[in-house]
Amino acid sequence: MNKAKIAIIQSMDENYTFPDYEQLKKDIHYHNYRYHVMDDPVISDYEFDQLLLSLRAIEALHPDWITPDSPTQRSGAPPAERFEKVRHPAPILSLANAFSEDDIRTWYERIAKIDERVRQSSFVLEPKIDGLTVVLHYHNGVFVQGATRGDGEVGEDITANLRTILSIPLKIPVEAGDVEVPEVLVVRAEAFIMLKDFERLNQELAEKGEKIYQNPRNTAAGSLRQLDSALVAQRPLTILSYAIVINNPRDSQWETLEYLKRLGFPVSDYSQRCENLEEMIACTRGWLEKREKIPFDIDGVVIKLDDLRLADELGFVGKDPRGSIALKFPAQEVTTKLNDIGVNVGRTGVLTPYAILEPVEIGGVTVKQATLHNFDYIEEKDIRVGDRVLVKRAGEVIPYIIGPITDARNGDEKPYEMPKECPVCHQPVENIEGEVAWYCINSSCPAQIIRNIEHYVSRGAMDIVGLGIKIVEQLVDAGLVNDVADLYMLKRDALLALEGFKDKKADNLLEAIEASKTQTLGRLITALGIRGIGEIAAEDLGRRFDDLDALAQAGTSDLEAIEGFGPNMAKAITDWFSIQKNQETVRKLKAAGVWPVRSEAEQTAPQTLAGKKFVVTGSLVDFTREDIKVYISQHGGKVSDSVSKQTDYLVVGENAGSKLDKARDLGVTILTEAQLKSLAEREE
Ligand SMILES: NC(=O)c1ccc[n+]([C@@H]2O[C@H](COP(=O)([O-])OP(=O)(O)OC[C@H]3O[C@@H](n4cnc5c(N)ncnc54)[C@H](O)[C@@H]3O)[C@@H](O)[C@H]2O)c1
Ligand SMILES: [Zn+2]
Repeated sequence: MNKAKIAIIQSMDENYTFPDYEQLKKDIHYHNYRYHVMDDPVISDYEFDQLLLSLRAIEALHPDWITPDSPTQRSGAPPAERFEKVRHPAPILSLANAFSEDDIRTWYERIAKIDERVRQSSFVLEPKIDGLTVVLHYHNGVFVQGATRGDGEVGEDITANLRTILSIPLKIPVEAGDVEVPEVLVVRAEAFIMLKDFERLNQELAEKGEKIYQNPRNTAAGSLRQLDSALVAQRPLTILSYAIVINNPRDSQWETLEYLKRLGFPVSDYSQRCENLEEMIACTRGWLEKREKIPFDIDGVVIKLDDLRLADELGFVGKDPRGSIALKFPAQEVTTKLNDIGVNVGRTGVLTPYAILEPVEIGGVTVKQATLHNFDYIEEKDIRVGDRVLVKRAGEVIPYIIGPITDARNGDEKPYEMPKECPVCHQPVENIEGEVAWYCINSSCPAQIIRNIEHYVSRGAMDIVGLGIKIVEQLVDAGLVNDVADLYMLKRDALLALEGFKDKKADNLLEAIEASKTQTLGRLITALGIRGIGEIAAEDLGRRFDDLDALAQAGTSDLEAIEGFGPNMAKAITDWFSIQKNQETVRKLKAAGVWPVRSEAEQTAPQTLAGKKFVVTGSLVDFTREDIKVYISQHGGKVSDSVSKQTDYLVVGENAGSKLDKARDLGVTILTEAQLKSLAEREE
């Protein structure tokens, strides 16, 4: 590609204001060729439409400049040499574009001024299927020839290829009841590939190690213009029909659709008829949402006058009929420059690459980053830093890179090398056998903060209600929280600056965080997430040490002296407190007032259950699961998860299951909650 073309492409993000008219025409011809003849566009449709708009703007100012070869005067591109040519029986027109409701109203007023009957006509809305026009000829009900649109006058004969498409009727049942079929019938339809079929096709190709396709539209166009129809037959192409080019026995678009359906042509179920302008505009509003549910790509909705005679009389401008217009959806795909590739470290330590982009607007949103899936993807697609890339943002999906535009390369692009170390903590990364993912396995890696916080706020730990994983991620991503202690430093204003935070949500969260300061020492120890120290062990520790400082000072021998604490647990605790980052967290917790001490109750509760082993089962009424464990340990008892010969008591709530059966079998004493209380609180 020449420099000028690269310049055009690159200038897209900047202020593309006044291009040279001749150059612009050349560029548009070039992109038409790439799109219509090569089925391999190098810019997005949105950008192409912008170029065309600029051209039209210039031509509106200088109508005398317009030559018959201007892209505004022709549709598509001339047919390729390799196919026979087919002259269409009537021009196969394109569609003018509207991008807003205002554009629709302007169009309406313009044609109503030409012919007042427009104000009486109803409208038909149809999905603007993102495929390619095919023109199907029938003689006496038999399919005899099929063509592409080409330049609108002459198309390419692709009959053999079209015969492989199962949804194209090869013979129309002429004798079908009361439906009359003209001797010569020419039907216009859109050929395309369903999204599911497209995904399946790409998956199959990927499994065979073959190149995958960019999008359904180019795949459909490329397939149909293959010379080998046996190959075409393997592509999941289908059609939907929407017009009769000549000899239409119906004079309403709505009835034409019905008629086509009667003849056995596939017709979209999504089309609608609207009585007047206001109703029609109201209907178009629903289409953006509808788009998400339609099983094929659409790039807009086509608005057609229902009165076809009137539409005919209105004629056309350039290649666009006056009687219909396409309301285009906001672009979902644009190209921009890939400035760099960054790497995220996920909760599990998994590394994921992402694209750092020259900011670009897609569908009203400025996109600066996009996902690159994984490192294999970058290699597979040969994505290089500095490349011009095609970015897609559709619905709620995270924007992603479709691929590089290799033709836009100038040699400055750099192949990407995967990092050897974690970008966050700089420890070497590791690949787990049999997985595509690469991991940072350093457990104190800041990226794993998220995981720690998730544990800290969980129900059995500090029980901070309303602090779900999404919010934790948000807080960490925003840099507001680097360890659990930072939760207590959160400011209202900072929360309100986050997406999705309103006054109430921020206040509730701050309140829940504040409330957690009253949790017991045992819970705080649980919340620290020391390896191997679960709720029960933590409660034990909470009863034996005055506060976290006292626990931090304990040596392994002190800890091993506690009943039920082995050397591993003791070491896990001393290890945890020896890490500087953890010491810092403890200091910060203390400063923030998150400093439970061994409570009076914990110290003075009579050790009435000392030495006894408990298991709890069923749904409790007086206690929560966490509380009952604390209660039992405060009174000196031990709680474990499963019933064994060592178990002294089984405390049962409602709907107790297998544990109760097992306890009975083993002769374990069974207690209700009330019985547990009287056992614990009895006078010695
Ligand atoms: N990216 C590029 O380089 C590049 C180059 C050229 C064209 N393009 C894109 O290709 C498209 C080609 O422009 P165009 O002149 O074919 O116009 P168009 O695609 O904007 O609109 C006309 C086409 O819509 C299709 N269509 C789908 N459903 C229809 C329906 N229900 N009723 C009527 N028509 C329906 C028909 O095939 C018709 O030819 C544009 O979207 C343009 O952005 C892109
Ligand atoms: Zn790391």
